[in-house]
Amino acid sequence: MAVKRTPFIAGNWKMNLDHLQSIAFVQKLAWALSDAKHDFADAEVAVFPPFTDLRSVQTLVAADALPIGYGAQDLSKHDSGAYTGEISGAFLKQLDCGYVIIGHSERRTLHAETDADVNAKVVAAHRHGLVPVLCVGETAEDLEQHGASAVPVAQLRAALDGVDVSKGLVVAYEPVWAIGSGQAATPAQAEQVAAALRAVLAEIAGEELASATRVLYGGSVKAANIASFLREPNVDGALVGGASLDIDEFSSIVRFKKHVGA
Ligand SMILES: O=C(CO)COP(=O)(O)O
Repeated sequence: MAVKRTPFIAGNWKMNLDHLQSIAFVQKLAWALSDAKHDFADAEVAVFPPFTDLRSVQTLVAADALPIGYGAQDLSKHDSGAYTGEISGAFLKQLDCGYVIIGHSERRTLHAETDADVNAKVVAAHRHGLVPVLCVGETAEDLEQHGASAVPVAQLRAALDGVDVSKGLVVAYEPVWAIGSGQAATPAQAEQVAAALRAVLAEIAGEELASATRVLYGGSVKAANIASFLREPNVDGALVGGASLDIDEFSSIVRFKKHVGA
């Protein structure tokens, strides 16, 4: 199990920052990263802006060869056709997106996405060469009734039904009760669920792919707590919501190495 996984710090902007604001933000982030070359050298950083920002972000990242990845917050399970308001994975690939968030709890609850929808979206992402950032997580009620791991593990199994994990996957464990609440899971809780998710990955895809797949923690991550999560052996990074909109806070999260052992 001594596989080295590149830490991944991902900013989910949700429905914030328009395309002009996205340009300013990514420019500032690039400056902050170049300032901190040593610290962040072995981490990967990506932002997940609204769809309408992606072309601007692409242009900026490509023009200056910025070391910043990006992706969308959702995609359609269909490739094209009469699906008003939907966005095809083909369009995202055209914009050089590397990743796409799938199954975020806000999509599952506010847009009634089922495990079957999430599974179809993972397959669609792979069809277009995008790496899914697959979100799983339990509600406060689930936690009380079934413990922390049961629901995320069931969601992972359902999402990966028939999926070829070798086509790329990042898993994000986001307890619903920790999202936007200011009450993050403890590092030990995150580690426990991340380890359970990795064990399921091993069962589904084999030890080698499981130990190469990054499992992130998300839910009230801030500069002040990022290092404590990243010290855990099975937590390989973070999916950051609110704190990814504040350039100082997000830059500080990305420079997490500074905090390790500090
Ligand atoms: O939902 C999240 C990221 O996808 C987490 O949001 P917060 O970091 O605002 O809790």
